[in-house]
Amino acid sequence: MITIPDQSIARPASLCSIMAWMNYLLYSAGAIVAILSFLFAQLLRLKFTEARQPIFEKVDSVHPSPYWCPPTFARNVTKSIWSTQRFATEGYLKFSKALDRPFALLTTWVGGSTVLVLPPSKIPMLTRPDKMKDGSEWTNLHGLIATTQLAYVIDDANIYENVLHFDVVRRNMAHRDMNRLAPVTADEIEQGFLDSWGTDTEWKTINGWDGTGKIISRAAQRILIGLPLSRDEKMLETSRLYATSLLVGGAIINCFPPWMRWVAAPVIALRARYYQSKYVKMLVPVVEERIVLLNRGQQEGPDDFLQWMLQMCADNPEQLEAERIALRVASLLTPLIFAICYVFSSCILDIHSSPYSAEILAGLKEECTRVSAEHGGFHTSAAVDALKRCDSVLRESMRVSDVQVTNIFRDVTAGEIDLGNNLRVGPGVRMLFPTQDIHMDPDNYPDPKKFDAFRFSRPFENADIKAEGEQLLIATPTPTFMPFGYGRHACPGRWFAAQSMKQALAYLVLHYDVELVGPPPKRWALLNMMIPPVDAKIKLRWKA
Ligand code: HEM
Repeated sequence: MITIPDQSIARPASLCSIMAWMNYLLYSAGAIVAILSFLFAQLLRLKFTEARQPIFEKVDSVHPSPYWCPPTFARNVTKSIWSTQRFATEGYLKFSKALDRPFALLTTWVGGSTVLVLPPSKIPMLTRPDKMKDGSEWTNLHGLIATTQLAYVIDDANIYENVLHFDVVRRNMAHRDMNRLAPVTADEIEQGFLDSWGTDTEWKTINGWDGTGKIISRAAQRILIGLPLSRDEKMLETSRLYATSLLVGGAIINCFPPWMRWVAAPVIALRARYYQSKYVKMLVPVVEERIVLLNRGQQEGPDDFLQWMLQMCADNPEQLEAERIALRVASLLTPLIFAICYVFSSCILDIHSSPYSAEILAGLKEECTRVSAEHGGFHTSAAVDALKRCDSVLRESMRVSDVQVTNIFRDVTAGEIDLGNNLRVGPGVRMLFPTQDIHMDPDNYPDPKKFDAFRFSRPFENADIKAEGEQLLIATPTPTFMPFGYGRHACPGRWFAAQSMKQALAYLVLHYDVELVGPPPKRWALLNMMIPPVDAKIKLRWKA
């Protein structure tokens, strides 16, 4: 059969495609003109209207001020998205170390596009009260909220501005509480490994990031909301996805300067909002049940965060509301799930990426076997405290695999903070510390880039070089070790994080052979956040 081409259709089709191309070109040109005019307007705004904090005219800066050259300033603010780590190191070497002076660091994170980086000599200021008699006041809350941009995810501002749940952590998860929580997390960790990693003596390959994170997040979730919901697979998965989407979403939102966020942030936050509402929906019935019991006068209940929270709000009807309580629990998922997962997974990858992994594992195995025999497992805080090499490995991993480039944020909210040398900082300025550079400074740690697993425990084991004093443990912040912050607001969850990570590491070392699949994973910085190697693979098998 002969097919005759349908000319009547072909001709308009080519005309259509030309028209479509013209439309496309027109729209693209329109979009480019709109973006360029928008950028130009912003440059003018930077030059003429944006109020610049007076302190930034007095301090050194890694880059020139907007008054010198607005386009260069705008370019460097944009570059901060992928170069914050490099800029922070440059400023640390030039100003913090060489001159012991604060410096201005450009960033898309805050209004005015600049934060003030304090030198290590100002670390003792972190022990001062938030409110001083001279009327000066600062807070760490604004920086914590802005890291995850909670305001775009949680509509009820009371949750993140009135942080009652921080007090609950302080009251119930202090060092003295660890012995009470140790048996619960030890059991949960064992059950988590058996359910998730299994007892197969054949090698199997898993995603190293998720696989290790799952175990530790299950233990954390158990302390947060208790059984049986803490073991619900859907609940566990939702909480991990929520914590991750909140943190990653926050990191992306922070790459947009504040004046652009009203367009971008609500869209980026949708993912975290979705998982948050799923999590809250699953939790609310349990909270309601417990509120009923509480209202009937039953004060006692499961020993978990949810119950501690309810007891604290018992006499406060405004706070004793199921959805509000569930949201408070959800807002703790980032430190509880994401931060512990981040640190524990990084530690496993650091051990197995090290050229000395065999020696590290042999050292850990010797210690875990000995301590387990002495204490009958790791169900007491005495047993966990005896794991000095495990402690050292985790502390060293936190040092080399920092979660953020800079940390310990303090925003001035009233009066002026005196930094000495005639430098006074007024409201609206965010100050922070170059923590990653402090952790990688050769004056603080010899051979700082090396992951030296027993760096902190070795001096106390070797009879020839027996050091004075005591080994520095994960939960002990010092001016050269600040992944948990330092001073008055140092993380109140650090004893729990340290204890559960040590229990999990000990179980893993004693029961599984693990190997890294592929080359050692790399991490990179997105603005202030170190993006972890979420695709890293490991293979594992139950020890025969
Ligand atoms: C390895 C895991 C963790 C890391 C790396 C971490 C890190 C931090 C850091 C850097 C701060 C800010 C300190 C400051 O501003 O001076 C902080 C504060 C805080 N963390 Fe953690 N954290 C972890 C685990 C936890 C856990 C498990 C909890 C709760 C159960 C928790 C609850 C808190 C709270 C409530 C604050 C606010 C303290 C305050 O404002 O006074 N964190 N954490």
